[in-house]
Amino acid sequence: MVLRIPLRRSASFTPDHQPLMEMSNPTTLKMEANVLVLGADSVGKSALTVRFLTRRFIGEYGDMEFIYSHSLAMEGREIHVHIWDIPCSQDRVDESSAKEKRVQWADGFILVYSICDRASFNVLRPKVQVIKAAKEALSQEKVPIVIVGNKRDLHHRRVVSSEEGRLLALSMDCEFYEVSAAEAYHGALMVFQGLAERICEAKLALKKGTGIRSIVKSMSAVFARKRTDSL
Ligand SMILES: Nc1nc2c(ncn2[C@@H]2O[C@H](COP(=O)(O)OP(=O)(O)OP(=O)(O)O)[C@@H](O)[C@H]2O)c(=O)[nH]1
Repeated sequence: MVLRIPLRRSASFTPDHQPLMEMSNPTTLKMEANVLVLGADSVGKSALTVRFLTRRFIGEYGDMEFIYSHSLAMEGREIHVHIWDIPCSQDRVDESSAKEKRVQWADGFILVYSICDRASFNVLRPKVQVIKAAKEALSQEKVPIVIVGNKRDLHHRRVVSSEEGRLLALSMDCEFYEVSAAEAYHGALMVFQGLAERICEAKLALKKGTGIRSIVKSMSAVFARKRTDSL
């Protein structure tokens, strides 16, 4: 049975545990974080996303493409997280220009595999390489990527060890989590919240870098002008 979940494109959610007071504080830094969730068929991309948004696991999710919006309040920041959950069947048939647009839209990526499905694990390395090539060609900054091994509750069917997941993440300079969307909310929270934080850090670092670069540029222009004036 496919249950229709009460979510709409760009629906907004604030989990009960978030301190709402902080969100209305005018000194709160507001930031946006676009997150793309990718991975093979049926690895639990929607289950993980819906678990984070609603704290619930409903079993069946249908084959719909969604962008969800969600607000997180953390350490004096209000982060508006936009999550693009793309079914694998859609990703497969999309033209490369559509895929490229999605990658450029995203500030951070969640790449999901199932610990019971070796093939879903094997497709991740080339996916990370494509993302890095596309994003890091445009910016010096490291692109925030999280690799997630899902369905941890199905340990009797495990074919990918935790060690393999951790090593893949380490070798690709990504974060790593092993979770069960079916069993717990905490893992999903760690994945999305951790990524949102890293996206904000990367954006702030970029802003700082751009600021410093523009100061250096204007100072060089002043000195160059002085040198020409004195000729
Ligand atoms: N046991 C278990 N089942 C899970 C878990 N996460 C998802 N599932 C099940 O796996 C199936 C696929 O989950 P989805 O969230 O639809 O997977 P998806 O990656 O979004 O799939 P596509 O939309 O086809 O790309 C569903 O039957 C879920 O109930 C988990 O952590 N444990």
